[in-house]
Amino acid sequence: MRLILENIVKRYEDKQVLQGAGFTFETGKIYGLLGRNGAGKTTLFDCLSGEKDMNSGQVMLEENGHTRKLSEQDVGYVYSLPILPEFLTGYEFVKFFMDINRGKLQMEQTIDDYFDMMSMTTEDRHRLIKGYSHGMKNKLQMLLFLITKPPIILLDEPLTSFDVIVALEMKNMLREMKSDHILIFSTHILQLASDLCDELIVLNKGKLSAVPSELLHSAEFEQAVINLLKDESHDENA
Ligand SMILES: Nc1ncnc2c1ncn2[C@@H]1O[C@H](COP(=O)(O)OP(=O)(O)OP(=O)(O)O)[C@@H](O)[C@H]1O
Repeated sequence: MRLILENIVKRYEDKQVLQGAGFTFETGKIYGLLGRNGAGKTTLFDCLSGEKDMNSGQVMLEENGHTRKLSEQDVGYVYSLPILPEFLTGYEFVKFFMDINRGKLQMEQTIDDYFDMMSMTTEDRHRLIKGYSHGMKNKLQMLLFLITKPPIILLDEPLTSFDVIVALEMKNMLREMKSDHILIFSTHILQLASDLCDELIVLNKGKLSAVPSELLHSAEFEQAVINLLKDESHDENA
């Protein structure tokens, strides 16, 4: 499966954030998206998930030799600040989610199986989401994608809020998922990027480019990324 981005342009009033961004992502790899503050990472994710309309360009999904336009249902988006019904418990919310999707999806596991996969304790499952930490809310959002299994999963700075144990669990889970999903996560943490991803993409001056793979695990990695990002004329109001 391949996700093909062609010439994506996104403007906010007179500010052009994405300036003809193009890239091809494939299953089997975890992609890290790097860019300076305000480079447009969230904007790119919003355009891919259908939250925001692009001004021009197209996004295609190629599966089994057949290419079609990407639809909203193809994308699971883990927000950096998840929006969840705080008045429900995690368990009630997942039950509700499974009920409304029953029939559409193959749900091979029980609700508790999914919580087990996320290593959430029985006590936490039955607590109101309102009392969840940021990391737990991210986990709950990830859990929904274990159920719906969208081909594309976008994670906007997800692992920053996880403690070391949960971050490790999530890393392992992402590694397991990569064979049949396209996983793209944005991060500012270079160590996480080099540790977890198979390919690193830089969003710079509104365009996407890959960091040469031989640099990813080399001693020069950090300096190379800094050099790439420094290139950007970092003017928020440009
Ligand atoms: N709704 C909006 N209206 C106008 N400008 C916007 C809007 N949303 C984002 N921007 C601007 O677009 C640019 C890109 O923002 P975006 O949030 O996509 O960047 P980012 O790379 O995700 O940043 P960060 O790393 O700080 O989270 C910024 O200059 C931001 O101020």
